[in-house]
Amino acid sequence: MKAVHFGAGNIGRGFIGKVLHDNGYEVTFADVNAEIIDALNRDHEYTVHISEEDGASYRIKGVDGIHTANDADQLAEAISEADLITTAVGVNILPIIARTLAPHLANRTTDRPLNIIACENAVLATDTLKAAILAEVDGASLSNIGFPNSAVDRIVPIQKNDNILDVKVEPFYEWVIESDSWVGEDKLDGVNYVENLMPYIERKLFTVNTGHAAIAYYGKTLGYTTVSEAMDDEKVVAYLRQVLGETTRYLTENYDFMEEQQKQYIEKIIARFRNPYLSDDLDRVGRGVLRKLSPNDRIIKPLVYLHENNMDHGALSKLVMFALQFDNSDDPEQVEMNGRIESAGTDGFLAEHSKLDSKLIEEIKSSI
Ligand SMILES: NC(=O)c1ccc[n+]([C@@H]2O[C@H](COP(=O)([O-])OP(=O)(O)OC[C@H]3O[C@@H](n4cnc5c(N)ncnc54)[C@H](O)[C@@H]3O)[C@@H](O)[C@H]2O)c1
Ligand SMILES: O=P(O)(O)OC[C@@H](O)[C@@H](O)[C@H](O)[C@H](O)CO
Repeated sequence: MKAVHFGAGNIGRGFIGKVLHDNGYEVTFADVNAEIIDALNRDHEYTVHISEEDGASYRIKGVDGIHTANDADQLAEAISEADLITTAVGVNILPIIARTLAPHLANRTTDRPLNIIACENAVLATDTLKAAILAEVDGASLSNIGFPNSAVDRIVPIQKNDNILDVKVEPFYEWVIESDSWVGEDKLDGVNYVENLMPYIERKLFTVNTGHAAIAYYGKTLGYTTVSEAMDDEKVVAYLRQVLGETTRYLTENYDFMEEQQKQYIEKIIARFRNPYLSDDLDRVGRGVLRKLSPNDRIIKPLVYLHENNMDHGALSKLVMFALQFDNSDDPEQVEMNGRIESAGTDGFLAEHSKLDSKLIEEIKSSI
């Protein structure tokens, strides 16, 4: 079995690559980072270290790399032979991947089942990828190709190892895939297949990722640089709990999660955020501030629902203010956001970018 995975970054090597390797796939990573691709083609293996006391290490073997911009012929061949294609590049990059993939998919000469899965932090990201592919090629040419949506959860910080390919990851992982859209018999072990993905992806995004955003944006205003430092401050933990209390209301109103079940989920996540063996930068967790303030993402979607249904949303309102103050000039989205706020004002920016009404904007501005 062969897989092509777009994005040989942290989650690509540290999570998706490992699951595929454990399932017996030969994994080819496709990326624009020449240093990583060269290292993959030199070593053909790397190590995943589990960040916990006496954490295990796993060798991931038989891997190679393709530079998506320079090795078009190799990429065409790999895609034509693939049984599975996955991505972990960032949701905003999916249109680029779609343009790369589309002609190769349309030229496929086999009718073997092929599944294509976007493993990004966004609601129904595979649908986004599929729509972008369909903008390029006729749907009739995508015969026997499945496009299941998925939710992926494993904290993989920015890596600072001697070996460029090795990855340190947290022990926890969860990969949930929509079963109905999967084609073929060969499902993956270590993955949870479900009929309806929405409760899983929204629970993950609005608990793990909203919680992470709360730590990052509030933690930065207090002068912290890592998740561990911020989690040592009880003010941050108390605020995190308020935020997650509000998103719990969103989740229990919209899905069948019981409040007790959600409480246990939250406690597990708070323990993950406190992992003393993992060092994660607030700048990584807060990166992509425009994406994180977009209408369907982890802050605005639950906030707008709670506002429209007259439910408590004070902590999420504050989170918007903390995000607007995000101080990371290495994040191009923060630089762009500041420029847009300078020209349109805070009201104009939140109305235009986050699609918020004037009443909610006033509440947000007076929240801190
Ligand atoms: N790191 C985590 O904890 C984590 C966990 C779950 C989900 N995610 C999601 O996974 C995705 C990737 O996150 P990450 O932390 O691995 O980021 P990363 O920056 O480590 O990896 C992204 C990789 O994509 C590559 N890339 C960028 N543009 C490309 C292109 N046009 N073609 C091919 N490759 C390209 C980059 O070179 C990089 O190697 C994001 O959507 C993120 O939200 C991350
Ligand atoms: O990757 P982002 O920018 O969407 O979100 C930052 C972190 O919250 C995220 O990467 C988490 O570490 C991950 O989603 C855990 O599964």
